[in-house]
Amino acid sequence: MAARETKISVKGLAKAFGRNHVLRGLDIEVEAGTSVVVIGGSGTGKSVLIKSILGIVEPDAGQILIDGQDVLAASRRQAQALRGQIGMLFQGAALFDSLPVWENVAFGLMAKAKIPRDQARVRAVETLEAVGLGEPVADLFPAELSGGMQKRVGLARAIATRPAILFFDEPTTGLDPIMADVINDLIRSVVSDLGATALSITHDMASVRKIADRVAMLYEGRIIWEGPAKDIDASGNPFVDQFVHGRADGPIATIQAPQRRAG
Ligand SMILES: Nc1ncnc2c1ncn2[C@@H]1O[C@H](COP(=O)(O)OP(=O)(O)OP(=O)(O)O)[C@@H](O)[C@H]1O
Repeated sequence: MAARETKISVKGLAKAFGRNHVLRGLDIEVEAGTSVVVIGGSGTGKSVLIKSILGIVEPDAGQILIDGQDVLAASRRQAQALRGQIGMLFQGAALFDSLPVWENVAFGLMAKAKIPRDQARVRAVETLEAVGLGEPVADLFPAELSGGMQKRVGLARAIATRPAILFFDEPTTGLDPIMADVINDLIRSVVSDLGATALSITHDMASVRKIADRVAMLYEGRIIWEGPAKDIDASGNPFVDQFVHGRADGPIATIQAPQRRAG
C-alpha cells in the first residue's frame, strides 16, 4: 500500500504555565485519513495539545505542521486557512444556548463558508439527519435536548462544513454507556464518510477501542508510546498497560501517592 501523507505533524511541542511544565517536547504525527486517539491521565496536557493546534494556546517551543506548513511560523491569514480545515467537537458539546439547533449546526456554514441562511438551514437539517436527528429537532434550543442529543448536535456542527480534519475532545464524557457507544459509532462513520483525518483525546478506553486506528499515550509531557489500536492490550509498555487496565498500582504515579506529598 502506498504511504499516506502526513496531515498533522507536531514536533518538540513545549508549553509551561508558570512552573507547571505541561508539554515537554511532544512529538506526534497523524497520517491523512487515519484516526489517532491520544490517551493519558487527567491533567497530562491532552487539551493543551489540542488547544495549541487550534491556536487557543500559544506554545513556548516546537512546530505544528498542517499539510507540511508550520502554523506557528505562518502568517495570520495562512494559519487561519490551515486551521480552517479543522472541525471540532468540544467536550460538553459547547452549543450556543441562545441559538436554535439548526443555527448551531449552520454557524460555520454561514460564518466561515458564507453560505446564505436559507441554504445553510437545508444543509444543517441534512447534517442533523446524518447524525440521526430529524427535522423537528432543528428548531429546538439546546437546553431542550438530552446530553446525548446535544452531543449529536455538536457532532453535526463539527462536520457541517465537511472539514478535512476532525478533533474530538472527550466525546463520550457524561453519556451513559449505550449512548456513548452510539456516539462512538457515529464518530467512526462520519470520519470514514468524510475521509477525514481525526485526532481525539479521551480517557474512555471503550471509546479508544471504537474510534482509534492508532493510539498515542501522553505522559509527563511527551508521547511515551504510539502504535496501532489493536496492540494496546499487548503494548509491552507498563505505563500503557496500567492506563488501559485502569490499575492503581504501576509506574504511573498518582498525585495522592504519599511519597509525592511528603516534603
Ligand atoms: N490556561 C491555563 N493556565 C494555567 N494552567 C493551565 C491552563 N490550561 C491548562 N493548564 C494546566 O495544564 C495541565 C494540563 O491540562 P489539560 O487540560 O491539558 O489536561 P488534560 O490532559 O486535558 O486533562 P483532563 O483529562 O482532565 O481534561 C493542568 O495542570 C492544567 O492545570
